[in-house]
Amino acid sequence: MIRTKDIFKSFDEKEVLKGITTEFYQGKTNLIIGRSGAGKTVLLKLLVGLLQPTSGEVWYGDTNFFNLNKKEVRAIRMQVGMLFQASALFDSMTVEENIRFPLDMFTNMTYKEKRKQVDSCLERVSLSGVNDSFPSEISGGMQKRVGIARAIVLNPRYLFCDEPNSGLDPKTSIVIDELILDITKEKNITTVINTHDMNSVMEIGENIILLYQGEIAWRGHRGEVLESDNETLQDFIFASPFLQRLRESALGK
Ligand SMILES: Nc1ncnc2c1ncn2[C@@H]1O[C@H](COP(=O)(O)OP(=O)(O)OP(=O)(O)O)[C@@H](O)[C@H]1O
Repeated sequence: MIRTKDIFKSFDEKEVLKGITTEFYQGKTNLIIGRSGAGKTVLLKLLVGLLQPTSGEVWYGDTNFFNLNKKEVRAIRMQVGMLFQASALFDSMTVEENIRFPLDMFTNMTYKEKRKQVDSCLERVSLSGVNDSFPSEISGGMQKRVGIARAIVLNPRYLFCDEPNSGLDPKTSIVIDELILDITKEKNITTVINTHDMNSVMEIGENIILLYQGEIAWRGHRGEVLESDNETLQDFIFASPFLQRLRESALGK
């Protein structure tokens, strides 16, 4: 589990996060949702230590992340997998080299051991055999799956996904969402996902926080979204008149 305690973050005069206290649970898909500029990426970067909070704490289990020395931070980082927006694969490396990269960085495994681990991750994302392709030779959905394979290659305890569906069509988005949910369950990972994809909220939102102007405006799970009368949530999820009508008809209004 990861917990944040009263996180504030400002850039110069601008206060982006204003007292975020929340929990991200193990074995669950934890979603950070909110409109563009709400502070989702800033919060995700704080969770992995890419940014320092102005004040407040981040706890990985019983460990206060911002009290650690470099060696201890590295030990936590080894337990973290990241799926970046736009997959962030290295264009000049093959699929296999991309997935192997964290193993090259963090382990002393032999080539044979690494190859076995890469192949098993490729199989897990249903991409066996594409080892020698370059990212430019495969589709955007396949690139995402390679990104997921790379994110899980070190058997992480924590998985962070920044807009995993950006740039994907609705059907491919569902495949990616289901893959992330399944892996979270199989490996009992604490998964944190930034998204403004309504479909993801309704399909895999097991623990959701809605950020609005740097604060948590709503928290709950997918089963509570439809019936909640929180206006900020409804404005965000059912943004268009069409979606509002769908909600009203689902509620029998
Ligand atoms: N390094 C920075 N310096 C100054 N301001 C920043 C920095 N990073 C983020 N911000 C500001 O913080 C606010 C929140 O940004 P953030 O990227 O977290 O939004 P977001 O909710 O992830 O939006 P999106 O869905 O568009 O990615 C924005 O107003 C942004 O301009």
